[in-house]
Amino acid sequence: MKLRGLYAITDGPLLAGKFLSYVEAALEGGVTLLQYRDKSSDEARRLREAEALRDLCERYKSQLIINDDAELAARLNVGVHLGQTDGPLSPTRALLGSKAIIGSTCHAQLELAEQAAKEGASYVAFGRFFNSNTKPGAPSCSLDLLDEAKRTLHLPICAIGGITLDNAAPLVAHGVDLLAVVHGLFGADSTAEVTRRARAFNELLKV
Ligand SMILES: Cc1ncc(COP(=O)(O)OP(=O)(O)O)c(N)n1
Ligand SMILES: Cc1nc(C(=O)O)sc1CCOP(=O)(O)O
Ligand SMILES: [Mg+2]
Repeated sequence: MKLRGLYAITDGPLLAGKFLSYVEAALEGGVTLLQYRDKSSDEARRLREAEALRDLCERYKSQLIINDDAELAARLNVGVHLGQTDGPLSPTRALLGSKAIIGSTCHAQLELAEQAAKEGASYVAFGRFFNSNTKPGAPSCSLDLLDEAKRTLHLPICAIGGITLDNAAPLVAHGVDLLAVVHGLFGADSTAEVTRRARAFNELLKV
């Protein structure tokens, strides 16, 4: 399966009180990958929420990715996204199997992406491209890196960090396959607006 489209990422505080309704609104508009990103240590709630997301993703034919936590991903038989300090990729590939989607954070470094590709990543993520409400301290990345990544890598490329409908077009023009978005999608003030934004991101990507 070619990984291309909107990559919606959840955020606990932003979605407090409207978690499943906003996620379902995004799925309604079209989501290729949905990442469960929860930085809390409440294991029981994390399992409950991840299971609910897995069921929703099955209904909408989307793919669930768990941020950081390969054990939870293995338990639910879904994909995982690993940052540079979230554990090694090769053993995670062995744990989840050859078909699982595994993503890798590569910041603004092509060498990290080449290494991730060698170790079996399904996509590589570069960022942040713009100022991010969700993660203001993330290192920044330029559009030039995307051109080089397109030339040298043979994996889907994901962009992240401050992406909105107003600034995403140049990323697509520079070859990005997956637009990973938190605030620019879920920062909307109604479910209808979340669905509209999801559809509009997909139109930009022509999916
Ligand atoms: C699609 C995508 N890209 C990058 C990240 C960031 O991962 P990481 O560097 O591990 O930071 P945290 O998200 O864990 O704070 C991501 N989650 N998803
Ligand atoms: C989780 C995350 N990782 C980033 C990186 O650059 O690696 S930026 C980011 C936050 C993305 O949220 P928003 O769309 O609200 O900016
Ligand atoms: Mg991480």
